[in-house]
Amino acid sequence: MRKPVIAGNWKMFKTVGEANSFWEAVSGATVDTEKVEAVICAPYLQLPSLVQSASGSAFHIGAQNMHEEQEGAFTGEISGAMLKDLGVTHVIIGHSERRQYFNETDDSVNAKTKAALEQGLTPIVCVGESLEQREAGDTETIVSNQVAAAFEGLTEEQVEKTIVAYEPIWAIGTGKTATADDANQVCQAIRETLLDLHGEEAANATRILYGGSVKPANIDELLTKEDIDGALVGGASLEAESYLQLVEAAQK
Ligand SMILES: O=C[C@H](O)COP(=O)(O)O
Repeated sequence: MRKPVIAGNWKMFKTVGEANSFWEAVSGATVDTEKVEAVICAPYLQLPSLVQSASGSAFHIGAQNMHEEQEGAFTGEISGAMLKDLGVTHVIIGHSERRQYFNETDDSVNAKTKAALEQGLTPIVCVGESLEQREAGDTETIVSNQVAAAFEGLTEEQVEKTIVAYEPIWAIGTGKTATADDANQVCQAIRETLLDLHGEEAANATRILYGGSVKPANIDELLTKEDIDGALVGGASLEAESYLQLVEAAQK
């Protein structure tokens, strides 16, 4: 039985004050940690206060990126070791916005995934196709290749600890959601790739999330699908009320 994950990705939104207000609004919520893993991935600057506030609560605090080296002369970067030291538990790796605007490649995604796991962080590895690739009928090939590259060299145990987020690029922030059946079909293809490359146990244990315009109105249907184990949520995670509705839906 895979525990569903609702991971909010705040992207480059919210000041420290706004993050603290969000926390005040969610902190009293009843979250059954047996039934759902609730994560908030915030900008780096907001992490110290969020980690401190969320300590001992049902919420996990995640980052949105990290460098693959533990330390070094990499101006402006933050390492997995630094995140771990702070008390961060999750980290998004290879979001399509980072692949598109910051030149992240399958190789860097693989290196960062390994580095995150070595630090004991839970990587949320993002994969997904562009509209052009979808229209060309290449979705499953593109996504399976991204998954194979990201997971290259991982042990079975490391695969199980890693979360995959399938996010079709054309559905991110656009209001266009993949149908639940289409999303499930790609998530199923991801699980088959994991099965081929890392074995049945790892494939069955790995959580695969859908992301792309997820909101309270569509989460229920997505969660009924066999291979969708939760959601990576951008816009709808910025408001405490809608974020909590998503968490609530996953713990039903
Ligand atoms: O990481 C989250 C995704 O990019 C989805 O963003 P969205 O929910 O605003 O479409």
